[in-house]
Amino acid sequence: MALLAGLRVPARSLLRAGARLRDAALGRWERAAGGGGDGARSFGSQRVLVEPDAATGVAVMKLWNPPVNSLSLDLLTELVISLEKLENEKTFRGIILTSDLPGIFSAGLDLTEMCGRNPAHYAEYWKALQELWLRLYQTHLVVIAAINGASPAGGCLLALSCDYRVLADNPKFIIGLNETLLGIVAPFWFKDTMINTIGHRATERALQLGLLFRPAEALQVGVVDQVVPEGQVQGAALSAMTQWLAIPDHARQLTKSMMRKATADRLLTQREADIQNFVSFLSRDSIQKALQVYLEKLRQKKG
Ligand SMILES: CCC/C=C/C(=O)SCCNC(=O)CCNC(=O)[C@H](O)C(C)(C)COP(=O)([O-])OP(=O)([O-])OC[C@H]1O[C@@H](n2cnc3c(N)ncnc32)[C@H](O)[C@@H]1OP(=O)([O-])[O-]
Repeated sequence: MALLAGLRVPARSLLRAGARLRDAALGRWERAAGGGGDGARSFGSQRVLVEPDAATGVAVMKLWNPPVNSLSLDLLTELVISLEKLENEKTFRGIILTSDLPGIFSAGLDLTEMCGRNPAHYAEYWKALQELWLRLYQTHLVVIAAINGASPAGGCLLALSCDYRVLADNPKFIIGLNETLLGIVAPFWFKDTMINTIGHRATERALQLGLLFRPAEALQVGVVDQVVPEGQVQGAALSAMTQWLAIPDHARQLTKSMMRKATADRLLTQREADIQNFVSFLSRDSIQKALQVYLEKLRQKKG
């Protein structure tokens, strides 16, 4: 065990996180130095890098929250801000959502935001997650997920909230709503988002069993729309984007709204109750214990 800032951290974890951070940071800095496509300048925050291409009207949005792109409160907030900024720029019509961390799209909700905190923190955290989902799910922009890594639980929700999903073909890149495996329950709007993508029966099976699909199965069940070799994900997402952007914006946007509004409204009309539900659920001793055991297992996992 190594001692870091007063915390006991397994040396293996430090090495693994360090290597991933170094590789990711190198790639990030190299790309940032190159600037965005077509000479447009990259912008963004600490955890969200946006590479806009004014010529095509497409921006690539990259998540960077080492070690696993967990959806921390900060990442959620920065994602909403970046999304809002692109929505307000008339030049942009589409976003490719991807990860800047090798092998991980997003590990889902940040378990450290959900363990050992107080009810006010849980409420703030849940509100931020609702905010991101409401915005991403209903944005008038085309959003295509270029899923270049594992994408469990909240990571899967992010992808399902996009308009189209391309997944890299690697058996480690699992995707699904696996909440039941943690002893917790996917909220109704996670469930609705999945039903709207793969239908009721497939969702029921996936949710009850906490299924994490490998690429071929994810494609078969419809959780993703396309599986491509690793390294071709962003290119494939950009090709798909061409098809989506060929449709007149007003017609596509009204259609998107027609398909998604009822689902989003369901949360909007009971947002406060949903927050209270989450807070009281999370505050139970049994749930806190289950999450702590799960987090500890992740920390002890052999790399
Ligand atoms: C009602 C609520 C609904 C809930 C929805 C959710 O999304 S619930 C969320 C459901 N999400 C899941 O069930 C996914 C759980 N995660 C995984 O399955 C794997 O981490 C992986 C497949 C994403 C990456 O595998 P890999 O071998 O590349 O990486 P690794 O496993 O070695 O982890 C590296 C470090 O990251 C840490 N850490 C990991 N995840 C989280 C997290 N969510 N948060 C915080 N921390 C997390 C891990 O502890 C370790 O820390 P250490 O030891 O360095 O201090």
